[in-house]
Amino acid sequence: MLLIEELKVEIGGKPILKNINMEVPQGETHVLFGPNGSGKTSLMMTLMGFSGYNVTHGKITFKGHDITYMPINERAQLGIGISFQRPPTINGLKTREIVEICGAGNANLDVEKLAKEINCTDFLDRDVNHNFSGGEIKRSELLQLMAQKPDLVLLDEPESGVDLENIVMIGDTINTLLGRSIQCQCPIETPFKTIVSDQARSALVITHTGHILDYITADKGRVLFDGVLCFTRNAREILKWIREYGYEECARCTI
Ligand SMILES: Nc1ncnc2c1ncn2[C@@H]1O[C@H](COP(=O)(O)OP(=O)(O)OP(=O)(O)O)[C@@H](O)[C@H]1O
Repeated sequence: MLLIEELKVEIGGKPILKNINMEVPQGETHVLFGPNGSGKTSLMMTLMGFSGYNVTHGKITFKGHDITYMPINERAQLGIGISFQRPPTINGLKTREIVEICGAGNANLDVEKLAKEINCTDFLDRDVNHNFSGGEIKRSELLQLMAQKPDLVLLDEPESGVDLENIVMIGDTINTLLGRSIQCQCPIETPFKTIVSDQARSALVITHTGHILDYITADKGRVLFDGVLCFTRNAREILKWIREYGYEECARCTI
């Protein structure tokens, strides 16, 4: 689905991503951990094709297409969607309108019905993100993705600014969007069983705190440290190590 090979990215001449290699297969959810400033958001912005993220080396392939230098709108049309950590306020554009734009290729789009499902009806007719609470911002982002139905979903810190009640809904919505259902089970060491549908979407999820992993499951976790991917393992195992030893020690130990 997504293949990144030897990717090097600079911002304003400063190297930010240093030789990234990774693959996200069809239907898998991968989590990206990393301390502040390690380059997680830059990787997502590069994958989506935002300007200012200059690819100086390497290749990004999505669904067999070389998208390394493809314009952002073509990447969206090809099936990549993104939820930002801090999306901008867009005055003069209603949330309903942006959802309709996101779902332009979706003939069966019913904005009201979708909004009801994730408790977004209250702000459909407000300007995008204008005075939205943290939880409303994240729900609005997910509503846009539900309308777009991308094959690859990029989620930048979906739990940031969200309270404990909203995070349950955010987790449920992400699972619905990705086509994964979660069953709780014992023992505590393996608390979740994941049922992945045939049409499951692929996802790359950035998390700084790891809280979202109490509500969604992942097939793989990776740690990005100072623009370098240090290691790849079970996401919950990585989280345990980070909590115990910290990022620096984890990176030092692996490198
Ligand atoms: N537009 C920009 N101009 C200059 N430097 C930038 C720009 N965007 C990002 N950077 C720098 O790139 C580095 C990586 O930033 P990035 O936001 O990708 O990190 P991050 O891992 O997502 O951090 P956080 O967890 O705090 O969100 C930082 O040093 C940051 O200051």
